[in-house]
Amino acid sequence: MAQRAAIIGGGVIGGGWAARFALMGWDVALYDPDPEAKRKMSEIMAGAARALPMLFEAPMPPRGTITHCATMAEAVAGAAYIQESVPERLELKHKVYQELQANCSRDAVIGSSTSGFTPTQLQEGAAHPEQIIVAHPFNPVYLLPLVELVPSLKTAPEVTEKAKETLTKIGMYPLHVRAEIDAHIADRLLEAVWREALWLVKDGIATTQEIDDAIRYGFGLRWAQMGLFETYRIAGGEAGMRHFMAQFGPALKWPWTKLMDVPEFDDALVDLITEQSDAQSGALDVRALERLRDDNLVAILRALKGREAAAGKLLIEQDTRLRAPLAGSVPLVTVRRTVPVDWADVNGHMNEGRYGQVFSDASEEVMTHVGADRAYIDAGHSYFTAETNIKYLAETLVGEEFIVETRVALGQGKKLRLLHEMKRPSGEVLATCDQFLLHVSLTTRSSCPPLPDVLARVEALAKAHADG
Ligand SMILES: NC(=O)C1=CN([C@@H]2O[C@H](COP(=O)(O)OP(=O)(O)OC[C@H]3O[C@@H](n4cnc5c(N)ncnc54)[C@H](O)[C@@H]3O)[C@@H](O)[C@H]2O)C=CC1
Ligand SMILES: C[N+](C)(C)CC(=O)CC(=O)[O-]
Repeated sequence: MAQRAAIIGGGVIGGGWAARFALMGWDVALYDPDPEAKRKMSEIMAGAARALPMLFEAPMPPRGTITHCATMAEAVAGAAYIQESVPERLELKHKVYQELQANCSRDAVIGSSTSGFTPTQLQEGAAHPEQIIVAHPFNPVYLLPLVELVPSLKTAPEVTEKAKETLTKIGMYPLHVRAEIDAHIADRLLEAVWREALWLVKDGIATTQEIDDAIRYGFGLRWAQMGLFETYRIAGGEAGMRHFMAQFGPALKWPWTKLMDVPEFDDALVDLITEQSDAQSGALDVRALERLRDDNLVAILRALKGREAAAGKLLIEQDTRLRAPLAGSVPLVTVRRTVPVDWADVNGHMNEGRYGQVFSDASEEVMTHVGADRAYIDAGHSYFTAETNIKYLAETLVGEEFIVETRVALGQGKKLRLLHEMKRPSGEVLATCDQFLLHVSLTTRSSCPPLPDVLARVEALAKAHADG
């Protein structure tokens, strides 16, 4: 049975949490008194359901349900994990904890999305402070893995551990913030940049567009893969970090930044920024901007995944968690996944080269299934593809789910012939592949019969598939 999460507050952030939990197989109970909450949630879910599965090579778990509850008590009943995402007002958050702690299980974790309050502030007046922990996510919650996990001295250690475990299982990167401070780690950094950006606009130095360009054409790209300190270490050249600090340390004392001064948020500044932002991005509505952002994030994260770097490494770990051994069905279902955005070509559909990837993945699953797995390959044996014949029967679009069904048409000595059918969930065939493989010795790089166990399984499959 699916585990149950309760989401209190279903706006930008609560909606993102609900989508991530449900897409990772949890049943979600959501409470938000906003009469528009259902519509907003379904729009967030549509975006998330398109984007999140694109990150993975492995099949997603069966999707959990999202139930809109009429009361907070109904939402938290039976929930193992509760995430509060109501507006950033301390007295409101206190009120919410009072009500939900009167109704939730004592074993449930209560995470707060707060951007800036400390866990000690959140726990003030709570009946059970030990259940409460800051779990600060980043927008969009369904794609960005970071969640700052900040316990206080009153938070029970097992709550921190349970939170880490749950958040890791749903594909997030819980960063344990060891000391509680206002705005945790990341928002403290973001606030500094935000403050400087506001001054640059107010002083007429740069427009919102120019500031965004300065970030996305330059240091924004660096930060996604190495962060700040590793980047600056490299900037110190052969002499490294010490040299970097000797060169640029003194600059911190020069008037390069406005430091802690905050510009007055008067009407003039708000109007100036809103006008510039409208000129920059007003042609697209928020859903179109979200889709653009999500597609770019998916492409960046997948590029990092290919390099096993930074957040990409986490996706590989999640793929491992999601991947289940092949069931022995006839035919075998060897691939179950979604077409990611980076597989599209100029025609706006999955590029022909990617079909080769899909069928290659399918044959690797068959190899693993018959025992020609990583250990077998490391011991010097494998299969090489000698021939493929792919037929493209229908267009496959970005964001589409598909499966590959595979039959072993021949399994005789060193010869292996696989017939793959790539299908929509409706059963419509998108492409077929007739693939001929030869068993090889990786020492001689020449063909040879498989080891007896593998051969026996290949022969058994060929027989079952001929009969089935
Ligand atoms: N928007 C952002 O970029 C980020 C926000 N956060 C934090 O997440 C929390 C929520 O922020 P957003 O989602 O941006 O705000 P939001 O305004 O989009 O959503 C808040 C939701 O809470 C609902 N709500 C109000 N009172 C409620 C109550 N008593 N019970 C249940 N629901 C109630 C509202 O109807 C609304 O739908 C805040 O603590 C914020 O600091 C964290 C990370 C990023
Ligand atoms: C602006 N903000 C403080 C609400 C930002 C965050 O809390 C995190 C984010 O997603 O940038």
